[in-house]
Amino acid sequence: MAGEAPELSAQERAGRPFPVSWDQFHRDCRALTWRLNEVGPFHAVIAITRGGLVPAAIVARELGVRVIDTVCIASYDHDKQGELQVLKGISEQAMKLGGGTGKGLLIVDDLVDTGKTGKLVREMLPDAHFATVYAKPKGRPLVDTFITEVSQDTWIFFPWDTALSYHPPLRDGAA
Ligand SMILES: O=P(O)(O)OC[C@H]1O[C@H](OP(=O)(O)OP(=O)(O)O)[C@H](O)[C@@H]1O
Ligand SMILES: O=c1[nH]c(=O)c2nc[nH]c2[nH]1
Ligand SMILES: [Mg+2]
Repeated sequence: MAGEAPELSAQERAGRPFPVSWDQFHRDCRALTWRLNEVGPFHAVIAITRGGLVPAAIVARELGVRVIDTVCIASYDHDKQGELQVLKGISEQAMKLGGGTGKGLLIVDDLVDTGKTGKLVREMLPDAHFATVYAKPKGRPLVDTFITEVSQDTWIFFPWDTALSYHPPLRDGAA
């Protein structure tokens, strides 16, 4: 409608870009594992796909956990959050390992933002331990262990979503 402000995407609302390299991400995952090592042992890792697959692989490798399951949830179409869709639930086998409530299971995701995704998975596994690499303030209360907090108006750019490209010099107006 005329005069109405266009709807802003989450990324547009989040003014600050926070680009993360593969190196940095690997280091942050290792730091996360140091903390999780004090909390475990865990029977299995549950990765929230797709973003949780990368930290889950690194964390499981460091903790020596070989049982990895997925819960497949889609909510963001690039940077616009829509309805949460559970595309695949937690397997019966992983549920059994967690005694039906998630005890001794480790849920891993790349980040919590609004916390909607994390809340849904916590409801499936109320006794599991929930770990993310990054956390924004709204989602932070849902997470048991994380490494770096960024402000709510930050957009994290993960290495699997980005590519190296030309950046203009500062004197030409680059931020
Ligand atoms: O705390 P929230 O506001 O719910 O946002 C966090 C979720 O959003 C991203 O997933 P996304 O839905 O983009 O799917 P993807 O992991 O497949 O990229 C991210 O990987 C988290 O799972
Ligand atoms: O790549 C991403 N960066 C973010 O900051 C974010 N928040 C929700 N979903 C996200 N995806
Ligand atoms: Mg995700």
